[in-house]
Amino acid sequence: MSADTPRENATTSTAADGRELIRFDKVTKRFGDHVVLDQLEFSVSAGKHVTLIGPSGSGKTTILRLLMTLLRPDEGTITVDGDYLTHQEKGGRLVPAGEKHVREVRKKIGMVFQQFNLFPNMKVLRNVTEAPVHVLGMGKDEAEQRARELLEMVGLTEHVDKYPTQLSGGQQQRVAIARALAMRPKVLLLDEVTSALDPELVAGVLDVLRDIAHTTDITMLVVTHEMNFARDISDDVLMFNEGKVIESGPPEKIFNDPDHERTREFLSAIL
Ligand SMILES: Nc1ncnc2c1ncn2[C@@H]1O[C@H](COP(=O)(O)OP(=O)(O)OP(=O)(O)O)[C@@H](O)[C@H]1O
Repeated sequence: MSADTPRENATTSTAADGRELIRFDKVTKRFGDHVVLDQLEFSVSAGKHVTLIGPSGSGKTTILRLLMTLLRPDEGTITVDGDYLTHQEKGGRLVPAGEKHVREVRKKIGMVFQQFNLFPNMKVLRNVTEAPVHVLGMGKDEAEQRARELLEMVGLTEHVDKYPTQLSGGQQQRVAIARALAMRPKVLLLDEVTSALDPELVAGVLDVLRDIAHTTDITMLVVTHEMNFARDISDDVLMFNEGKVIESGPPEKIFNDPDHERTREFLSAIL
């Protein structure tokens, strides 16, 4: 497969598999003269788990940051669950999205970062209820009940009344996972969520995420260096190189029998 992968090949599933939850349409992102994403095209269907792999600097985190609207593309459009994230329609024309529009579409997306980013002055339970109450306007009782369910799911029932600093890194990251899910996002973005953890804490966090992947219908877009985890949870793996998807397919194909020389080189360097 050439570096100019045609659109069909970079699309993780066809429309017939379900509605598209994420679409990047000819997205270009530059930092100065450096073109990080180059007319990037890909989509993710509802309920699918898609992992982005590729060499350092190939633009994987940039994709997640664009979805979180921490960055804006220089060209192209991004759609989330049928709504433009980057633009809005006004008078039959597409114009750059205003803040209010972005905030609404962003509610469909939850993200877990490498650093846990918890509120240090709030106990665990409040970390999880804060956004549902203040951003979604959920009642306090309902938010607490949901938070307790989620904290049980991530194995932290006994820690709901502690402050983040009283928890291990792995436990803090599990709070961050519960907090992201509390907003009932359609899409969960995971950006190297175990990279900042001590090695003995990695497995516990990955087990929780495996469980979520296998027992919920949430759509996931994942950047990870944990290739066994990627193999376990992914419906599709997208291999990035120089700002483009050069190869995509189910994990058994990408990891066992990649078509592209660059994919083989990358995998042999890390596996
Ligand atoms: N805010 C920024 N300003 C300038 N350059 C940036 C900025 N953010 C990212 N870059 C550059 O964009 C390129 C892509 O970065 P990105 O973090 O998306 O890569 P990545 O594939 O996630 O890499 P890694 O696997 O190392 O995390 C890199 O060369 C990086 O230095």
